[in-house]
Amino acid sequence: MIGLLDEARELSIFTAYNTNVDAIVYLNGEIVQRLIDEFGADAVKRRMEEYPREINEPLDFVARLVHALKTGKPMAVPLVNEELQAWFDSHFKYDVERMGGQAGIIANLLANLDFRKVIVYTPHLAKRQAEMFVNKPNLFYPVVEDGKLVLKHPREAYRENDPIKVNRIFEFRAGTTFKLGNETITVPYSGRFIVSARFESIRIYTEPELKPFLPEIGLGVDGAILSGYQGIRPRYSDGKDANYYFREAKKDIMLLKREKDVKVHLEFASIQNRELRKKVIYNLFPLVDSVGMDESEIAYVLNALGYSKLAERIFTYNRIEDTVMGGKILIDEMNLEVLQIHTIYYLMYITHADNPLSEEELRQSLELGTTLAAARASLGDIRSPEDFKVGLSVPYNERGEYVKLRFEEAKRRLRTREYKVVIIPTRLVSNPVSTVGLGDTISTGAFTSYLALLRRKGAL
Ligand SMILES: Nc1ncnc2c1ncn2[C@@H]1O[C@H](COP(=O)(O)OP(=O)(O)O)[C@@H](O)[C@H]1O
Ligand SMILES: O=P(O)(O)OC[C@H]1O[C@](O)(CO)[C@@H](O)[C@@H]1O
Ligand SMILES: [Mg+2]
Repeated sequence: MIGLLDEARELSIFTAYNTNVDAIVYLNGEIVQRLIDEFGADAVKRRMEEYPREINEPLDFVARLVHALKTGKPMAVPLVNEELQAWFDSHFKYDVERMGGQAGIIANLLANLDFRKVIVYTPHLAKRQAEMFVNKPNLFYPVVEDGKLVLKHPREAYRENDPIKVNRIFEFRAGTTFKLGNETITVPYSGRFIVSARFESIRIYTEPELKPFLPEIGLGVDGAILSGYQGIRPRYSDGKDANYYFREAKKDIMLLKREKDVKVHLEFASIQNRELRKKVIYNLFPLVDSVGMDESEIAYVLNALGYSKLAERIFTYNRIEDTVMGGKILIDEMNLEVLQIHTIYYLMYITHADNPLSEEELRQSLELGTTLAAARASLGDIRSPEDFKVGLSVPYNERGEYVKLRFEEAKRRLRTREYKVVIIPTRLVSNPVSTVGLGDTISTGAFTSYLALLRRKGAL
């Protein structure tokens, strides 16, 4: 597997758009209990039933947090009321501040793994944000100077007055317990709850001066990983709306592919607003080659496509058979080249039957993804290619054999001849340093090794 990583490291990758500061709180039972007691268990329960889709006041946050803890699911809820930032900052002491956002996390990861060239673009690059990029000579930020494209290190390209975005991340661990009224809740799985800042000043787009250079960027890389669309708001006070930003996002992908059909991976993230979720799916999925998402996200996507029963089943039971069925629907309706789903116990690829890679090769690519994530979960961060080896010593999760069995059963029951479907159990770290960004890490390992395997076959 180290050989495959070495092949992937030969690649040059472009990634955009979202970066932010992740301010992380490690939750324990007492912190959660204090929050519930402050608002009263009855009020929290009532608000949980209402299931607020955005955070407008502190109780919305407490209700969605407790809901996430109860199910153990990775969730993200937008914070739209800027004034609440003060409430968060007075209630929590942040244990760590680190690079957040798919584009930021992926850029640092690829740069630290010594990929040939990593170009990261984010429309807002304040000094504090720029300094969160690792100091590596293979990492670049595109700027336009004298009408030409110039690649600089992000730390040399920051803009003094750019806004900074802070997301609050609540890391929770399996086994944490607290009381909600008479009910004792024990968190079933470790994960993270994200309070995503969604303020006016942060836009997901390519600045007009840079846009004409996207074909040149596309020509100079072997693949692109795009994310952050979840940050687009329905509308803005200057009259722009989501449709405007999605039209621009479509143009960006087409521009990247203009000179060369560069493979594009879209890393999906949780979108509470169903209309916005549909816009990402219908506008962008048909234009990209590869999509990655977690188990909550595939449920949300299927719900938006009208498969609400299947979505509900995946969300509640996370059964392999349902995920395979959901994956088949998605790969067909959107005609993706490859769909990758990461869950706590297994990773899955679905492609069409004519995919150039064999099932064995697809499995190897997933193996690289889970090993990379296991290394990050163990160490907190991946600082060099050497760190990858740490992942190799992390055992597969205790349900590994069961996962394989259920998958074979599912394959027999469902018609899968028109597809290649592969599943591997995850390597699961029992005491992860943190979990935020592990999905991004899996997708980065999977997509780049997928590209490396295509290249090996002369198919890239
Ligand atoms: N302790 C752990 N050790 C190894 N991998 C983990 C661990 N916890 C979670 N993962 C992996 O990380 C994935 C999380 O992905 P996701 O929910 O997309 O997170 P994020 O969006 O924060 O990157 C899980 O599906 C699982 O495969
Ligand atoms: O949706 P947003 O606000 O761009 O944030 C994405 C969040 O997802 C992550 O990138 C992890 O996948 C976090 O680092 C970040 O807080
Ligand atoms: Mg994710």
